[in-house]
Amino acid sequence: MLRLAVPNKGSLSDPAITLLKEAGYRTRRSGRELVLVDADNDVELFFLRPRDIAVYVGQGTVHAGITGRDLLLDSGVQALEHLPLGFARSTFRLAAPAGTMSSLADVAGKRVATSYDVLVRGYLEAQGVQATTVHLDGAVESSVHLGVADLIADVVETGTTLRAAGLEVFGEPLLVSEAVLVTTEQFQHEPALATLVRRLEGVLRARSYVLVDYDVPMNLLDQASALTPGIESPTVSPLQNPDWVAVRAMVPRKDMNRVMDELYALGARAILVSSLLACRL
Ligand SMILES: Nc1ncnc2c1ncn2[C@@H]1O[C@H](COP(=O)(O)OP(=O)(O)OP(=O)(O)O)[C@@H](O)[C@H]1O
Ligand SMILES: O=P(O)(O)OC[C@H]1O[C@H](OP(=O)(O)OP(=O)(O)O)[C@H](O)[C@@H]1O
Ligand SMILES: [Mg+2]
Repeated sequence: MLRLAVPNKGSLSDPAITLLKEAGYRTRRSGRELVLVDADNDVELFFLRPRDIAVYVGQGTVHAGITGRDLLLDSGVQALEHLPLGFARSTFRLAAPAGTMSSLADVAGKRVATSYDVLVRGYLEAQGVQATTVHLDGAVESSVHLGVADLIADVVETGTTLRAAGLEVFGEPLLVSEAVLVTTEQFQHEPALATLVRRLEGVLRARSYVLVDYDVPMNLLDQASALTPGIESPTVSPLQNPDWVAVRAMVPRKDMNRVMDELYALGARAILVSSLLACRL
């Protein structure tokens, strides 16, 4: 039975559980369930703190787990990123009171507040900057105002929290993070893991595409097909009116509106877009 660690709290938890659910796995009924056996799918889910998941994976007590790239690096565990999952996207950045710091050189001799000490110390060391880290569990943005640090290193998504604290990012991002499925060399070729990966990929691909249907005059079919080439080739079906055909193709979700505009301008009509639940391409 595949043993999988799933985040039980924080930004990773809900999207991870939704992804597993869409991939056909049983998920927990209450927020208190710690372990769940999904006998139909031959998987045992362990709901653990996101920060601890890399540790369990590294120890080999679970075959795989879902965590953040930043948390994995901060754990220092030698686990493998098996599949990027596309949610909990963030950057990890240095920030200081607006207008006070502009480059890494300004960090020398200063106090850096962070929840990611290993990651930050590793980065500063690699860059040859000597500074001290102050470990905080969260709400790191308040530390400068409260006088325990001169700058912070933290997760930034929209930047709203930083702005509210009067802080500004500077320098290059330390890293770009997202949720990842992690495993170890020992388990990376497990057939049960390959099944999980195939199913998760099916959902992730389905999320990144939409299905577009439209009718188009026969004489414009080639131009319309060029706008919607699909994966192999668009499906073309006859209509009762011999001058028109119906076309169906997958289109990247991000291109959906542009493609609809261009199809309509070309002369296509009855353009319908639907979401996909899962797919194998
Ligand atoms: N605002 C955010 N937007 C996107 N990703 C985020 C955000 N905050 C944290 N993350 C990501 O979530 C993971 C952090 O997990 P963690 O459980 O600490 O989340 P959290 O939302 O900060 O939870 P907590 O409330 O326990 O602090 C990291 O991979 C981090 O990059
Ligand atoms: O750039 P933003 O969109 O504002 O998001 C980034 C903030 O979100 C997370 O905080 P969280 O809410 O988890 O609080 P925490 O600091 O207690 O972890 C993270 O630690 C940042 O503080
Ligand atoms: Mg947090």
